[in-house]
Amino acid sequence: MAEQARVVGSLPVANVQALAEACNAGVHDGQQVPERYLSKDPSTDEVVAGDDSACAIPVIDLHMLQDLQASEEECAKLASACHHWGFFQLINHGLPEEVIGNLVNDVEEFFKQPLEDKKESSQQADSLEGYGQAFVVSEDQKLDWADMLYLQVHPSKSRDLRFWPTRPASFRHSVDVYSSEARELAYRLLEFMAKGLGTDPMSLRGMFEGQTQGMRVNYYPPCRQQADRVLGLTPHSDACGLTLLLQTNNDVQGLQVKKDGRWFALHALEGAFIVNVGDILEIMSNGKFTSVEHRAVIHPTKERISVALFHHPCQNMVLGPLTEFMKGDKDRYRSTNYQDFLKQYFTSKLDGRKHLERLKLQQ
Ligand SMILES: O=C(O)CCC(=O)C(=O)O
Ligand SMILES: [Fe+2]
Repeated sequence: MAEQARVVGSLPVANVQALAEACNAGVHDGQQVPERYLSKDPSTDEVVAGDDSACAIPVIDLHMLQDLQASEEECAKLASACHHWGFFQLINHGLPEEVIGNLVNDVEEFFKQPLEDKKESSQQADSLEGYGQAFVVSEDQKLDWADMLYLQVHPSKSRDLRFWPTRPASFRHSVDVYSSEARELAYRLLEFMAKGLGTDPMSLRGMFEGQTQGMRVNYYPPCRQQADRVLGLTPHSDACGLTLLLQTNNDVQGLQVKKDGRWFALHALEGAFIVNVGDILEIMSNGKFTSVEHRAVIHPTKERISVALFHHPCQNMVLGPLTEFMKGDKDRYRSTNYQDFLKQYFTSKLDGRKHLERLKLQQ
């Protein structure tokens, strides 16, 4: 029988990086990939290639958003990307290369350490933070081919340093600097997103500024035996408002985004951020922005690392469509207490977007 579902925290499962090393070493006669990781059926899994520019995820240019002449058109393009795709790539974002480089370097170094050293940051039974796996809620659930490190990064008083790696020595500083620059960028984007819908640019920024920011580093080891049958990250939408995602190495792609029932592979541009709308912005915007399902697939011979920064609004609020975004529309989402929304998200984590569907009102 399945274990009782957990609201937060995750059931303990194998370390995937170590499991992958054992499986990849014994491609012919060693350890097999356990059945619990075989969650994908390649025969029914049509994917649209990411380098097909005719159906590529939109690219938005921050320079143009900030340019007096070009801003209006680029803001409209941004709002359209957030509505139709829920995803875009951001170029000319202005985050210093050195800040990104330091973060990338320290994150990569963290995962190169022996397992025992990484385990100093291990998750504990009642918490999502730390090194381990997310959302393993039952003994018979399929598992992701990935490990992760989740840290609450802002406000700084919410940091639980027990989970923050001390090696490499610069890790904490790099995360601090990177997350603070990225936070400001997320707030700027929220201004332009509101502007793109013709509403007060401060309407969204005001809801998010100074609130919770979490960082999730995903480590996807290669899978030589059955890369087409494992998934690095199960299809999900993000529970936050806005996510900024960075791949540490653009030689290995893996993110796929669902649109009109089909998976589209994202081909990350060099130096770009991948940005996506989370559930909370879909609700606040009364559906004018869309939080879409996405997943991560696995490469047969190369590891992949991604760093997601999740931006949340004030956690004491009642979550519902904001009046600025209604403009004569009917409410499309039931208002809910923010904490109840999060609880729903965690308990129904494995049902795609159904937690969001339950909040939708009949039109
Ligand atoms: O690794 C990726 O590309 C996706 C990560 C992601 O969706 C997440 O951390 O929520
Ligand atoms: Fe995600």
